[in-house]
Amino acid sequence: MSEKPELVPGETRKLEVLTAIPKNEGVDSAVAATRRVISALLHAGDRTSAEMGAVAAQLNAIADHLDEHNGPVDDRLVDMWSGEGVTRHDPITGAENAIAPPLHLAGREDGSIGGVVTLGLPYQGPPGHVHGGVSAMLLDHVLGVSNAWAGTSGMTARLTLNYHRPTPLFQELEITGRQMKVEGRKIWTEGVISVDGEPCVSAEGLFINKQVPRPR
Ligand SMILES: CCCCCCCCCC(=O)SCCNC(=O)CCNC(=O)[C@H](O)C(C)(C)COP(=O)(O)OP(=O)(O)OC[C@H]1O[C@@H](n2cnc3c(N)ncnc32)[C@H](O)[C@@H]1OP(=O)(O)O
Repeated sequence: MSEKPELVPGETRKLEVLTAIPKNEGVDSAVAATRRVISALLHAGDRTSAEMGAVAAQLNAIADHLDEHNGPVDDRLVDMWSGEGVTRHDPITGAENAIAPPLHLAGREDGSIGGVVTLGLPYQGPPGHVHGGVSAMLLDHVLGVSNAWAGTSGMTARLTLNYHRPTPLFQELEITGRQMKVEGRKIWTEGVISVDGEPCVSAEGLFINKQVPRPR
């Protein structure tokens, strides 16, 4: 694929947000609080002076309360997929998903997309650095959204990753993606995770233009 244009992170004007804007209310606010809990528990470990039995009882009471009021999961799935455009529940950008960092993405007029995120202890692999599988997850999603931004989407068939240097926790990461080429049903897309302009992980994806039907 020698005709690929260069990815130039951060150079172009942001045009449109491609991820849900978190609200400071409702499930979004509870999810934001849950992210704090996940991070604080990892920080605590077993050497904490916090009363973990009490913490567990409170968290179980919250889960019991939610389960008691939740409807059937099939209805929730329909609800999740009822709108068009950005999703609110995915594990990378989802305002409604506590395991999402969350990453916020915006489309740019040069056809690329990008966003910044800082990852903490829940995403650790090597000491003080991001787990390689987490980087792969972020890039798979960014490549998928790049395709949506470019107008031809598909499912990941092949994802090739190059890990150039360890990706640090607690530092702002810039993640960019761009659709490179479409031939028939095949879509080639690239992306990179950078710190201070230096690439840490780069990805090349082959996507096939096919969609799983939305639940109705
Ligand atoms: C705004 C919201 C945006 C949200 C973004 C979210 C992005 C998330 C992206 C994902 O994570 S998707 C989930 C992970 N991917 C999957 O679960 C896909 C699982 N695999 C499949 O469903 C199918 O294998 C696939 C759709 C990829 C292809 O099956 P098809 O039956 O449609 O295609 P087919 O097997 O006929 O192959 C079509 C062409 O692609 C080629 N191909 C298929 N898989 C390939 C592969 N793995 N490697 C190389 N080439 C491949 C295949 O050789 C063939 O080439 P030719 O036309 O030249 O003969």
